[in-house]
Amino acid sequence: MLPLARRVAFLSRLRQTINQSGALLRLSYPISIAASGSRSLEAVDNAGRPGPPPIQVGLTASAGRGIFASRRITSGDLIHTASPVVCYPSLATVHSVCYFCLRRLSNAGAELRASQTVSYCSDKCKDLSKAFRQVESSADWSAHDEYCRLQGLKYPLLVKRFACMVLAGEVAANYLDILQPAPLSSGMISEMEKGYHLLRNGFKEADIRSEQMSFLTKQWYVGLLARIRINAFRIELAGGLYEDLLSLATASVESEAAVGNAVYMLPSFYNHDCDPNAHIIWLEDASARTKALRDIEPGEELKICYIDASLGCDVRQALLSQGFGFHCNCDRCLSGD
Ligand SMILES: C[S@@+](CC[C@H](N)C(=O)[O-])C[C@H]1O[C@@H](n2cnc3c(N)ncnc32)[C@H](O)[C@@H]1O
Repeated sequence: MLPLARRVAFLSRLRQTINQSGALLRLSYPISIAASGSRSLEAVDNAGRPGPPPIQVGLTASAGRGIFASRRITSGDLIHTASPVVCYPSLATVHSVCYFCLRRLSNAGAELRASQTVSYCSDKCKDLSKAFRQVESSADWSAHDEYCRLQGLKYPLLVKRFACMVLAGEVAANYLDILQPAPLSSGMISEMEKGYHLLRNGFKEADIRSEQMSFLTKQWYVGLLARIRINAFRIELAGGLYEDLLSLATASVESEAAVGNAVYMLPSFYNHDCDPNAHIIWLEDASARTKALRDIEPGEELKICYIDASLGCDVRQALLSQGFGFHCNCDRCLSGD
């Protein structure tokens, strides 16, 4: 994360660029255009049911699978939306956002919420949480969650929720196996040991039968964390009130507060570029919206930026190599920008 002063300096450069050129869309920063009023490309059939988005998953030359345009996409279009397979609030926001969709809760009732374990923005979210929450609340997670808090870990919380969803019969234990896993060193795997035992013990002490828990092996735990490491998104809500590119970018850059983390299916197939042609944003909740940052031709690969694109070339390369295990060969990196 950039220090605030540098982020603000970057923003004022961004503001100048926009003011000078009047060109809102061709920016080497992963920001979106108007949050509201953009054209959605999710076709609708005669019965009004949503059709497929204008993209398909295919093989790239050197980056594994990727997402390609199946027809022309215009700058600013909403390409598709996606709901999380699994999400979890940040420990810092657990009392201020909906436990299911991560929508910010109003300040009214904040005191009451602090005394409750979790809160929801609506009866619908409460209902949708019912099954996994029943499993989760049958156990005492204080040791597990405290471990995450002390170590600053967020991904074991996603694994905990996913395991509760599996036990509740909501999802198959191997549902996320299709996603690419991060390569893990033996040191990284042994660091996961403690979280694994805390998770297993939580369920064991809650009298979950061992045959129900047969999926919960160390190998399953490590495999899921390896996939989450590469594919989880950190969610920063932009809010629904922003009318233009600049205010949305400002909100996203100035807000340090992530409301949580989530893993999606389709968004996990986007490869990275430091000058991306697509961007994923979150407005009010964990529902992800992919938008085009410029015109995209049929067959062209759609790419997002995994990191803060305002960072220098060396820092970007280091983050991508450590966090995602690849060397970026995009045009920007090749030109040393
Ligand atoms: C979120 S996944 C993207 C989908 C992935 N290509 C797949 O086949 O599932 C991220 C991984 O894709 C690969 N990747 C993404 N962008 C890349 C790029 N620009 N160059 C090389 N590899 C890339 C890296 O292995 C990275 O860890």
